[in-house]
Amino acid sequence: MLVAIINPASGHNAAEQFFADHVLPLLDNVDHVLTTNAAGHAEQFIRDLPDPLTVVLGSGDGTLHEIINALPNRLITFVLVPCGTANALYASLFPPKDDQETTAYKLQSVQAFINKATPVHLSLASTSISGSPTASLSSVVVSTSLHASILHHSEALRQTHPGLERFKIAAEQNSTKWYKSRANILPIPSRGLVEIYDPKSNKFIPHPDSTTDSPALELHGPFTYFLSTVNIDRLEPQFRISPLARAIPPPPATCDIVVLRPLRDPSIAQDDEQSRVSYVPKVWKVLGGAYQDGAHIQFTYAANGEIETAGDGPPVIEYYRAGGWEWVPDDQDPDAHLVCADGAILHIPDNGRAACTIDAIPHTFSVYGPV
Ligand SMILES: Nc1ncnc2c1ncn2[C@@H]1O[C@H](COP(=O)(O)OP(=O)(O)OP(=O)(O)O)[C@@H](O)[C@H]1O
Repeated sequence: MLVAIINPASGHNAAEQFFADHVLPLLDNVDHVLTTNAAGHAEQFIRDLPDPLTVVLGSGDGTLHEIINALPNRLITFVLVPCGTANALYASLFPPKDDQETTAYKLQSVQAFINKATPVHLSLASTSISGSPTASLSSVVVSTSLHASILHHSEALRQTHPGLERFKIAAEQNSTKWYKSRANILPIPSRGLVEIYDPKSNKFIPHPDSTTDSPALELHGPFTYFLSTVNIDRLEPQFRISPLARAIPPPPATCDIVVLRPLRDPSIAQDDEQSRVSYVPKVWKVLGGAYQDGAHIQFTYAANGEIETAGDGPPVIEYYRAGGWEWVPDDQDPDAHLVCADGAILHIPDNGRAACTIDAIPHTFSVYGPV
């Protein structure tokens, strides 16, 4: 069965018109067209339809997240039409060349479907929060720290700033925060080790502290940025935060994890107000590097703490390839208790933790990607 689902509230509220003008005329055998009227409507509609199901989805990543979480055992193939704010999955499958506003750019998954391309199986990250009976499934991103705070605070700006600028405003609001936590990085199942990106050789190598006897790595905070991705190398068309996810294809059941810990900066000795303020320009520089085609992963610290590109000093970003992670926030730091799963915000209770593993449940979701 073939259905179209349109979220009219996604992105700039233009999905309905785009479907009427450009998508539906290309599809002559759609069984149903649904324009959602609220969060939850898409999954309600799909619930009673028979599998296998093909869903032409006009939305952002959030509506996809909602369907996958509500109906995790279904056999569904998605045809994506990027109508949301960020469209991370679509932009990663079809990296734009400054043409993301064009109709042709937005119709590539539809064209792949029409051309009977083979759909791409999605990886799913499964995040459990202490005390919560069900795991949250993500097809794009699971994060804590600055990214989770940005998503948390940007939601309040959705009405006044429907575009990507709401993420920038929220980033500024949170720029001096450091997040107190401990993280465990879990090994890649098929290799039994955690890998780390080595900018000098441009390869992932086994992390020297991840051994057969003790493969998990323990990272101590404070953290500025802690973000893991599956299926994607960018969170927005130009924000290539985990560029190696596509440049160096990962083995199955892994995520890429991008970590920024300010105390690795040789010019910063301790966590205090002055250090946090002085580190802000470096946070912007790193995030700015993601906007320059993922240049941040080549950044290194000079001895005086200045950020260089491909210098001899230690990498600014720790870029891991792993089977998952655990996050154990400090009870004194409420901001460290936020987790973002594909834009949805989860709250870790006091004395709790978050645990994220990849493809922990068998599932049959796929998507029409590039031919
Ligand atoms: N008619 C509706 N009115 C309000 N919200 C809706 C409606 N239909 C669906 N939603 C909800 O809107 C939320 C946001 O949608 P979606 O993520 O698709 O767009 P976006 O946030 O603009 O894009 P992105 O996730 O790519 O940034 C989803 O959680 C979805 O449940």
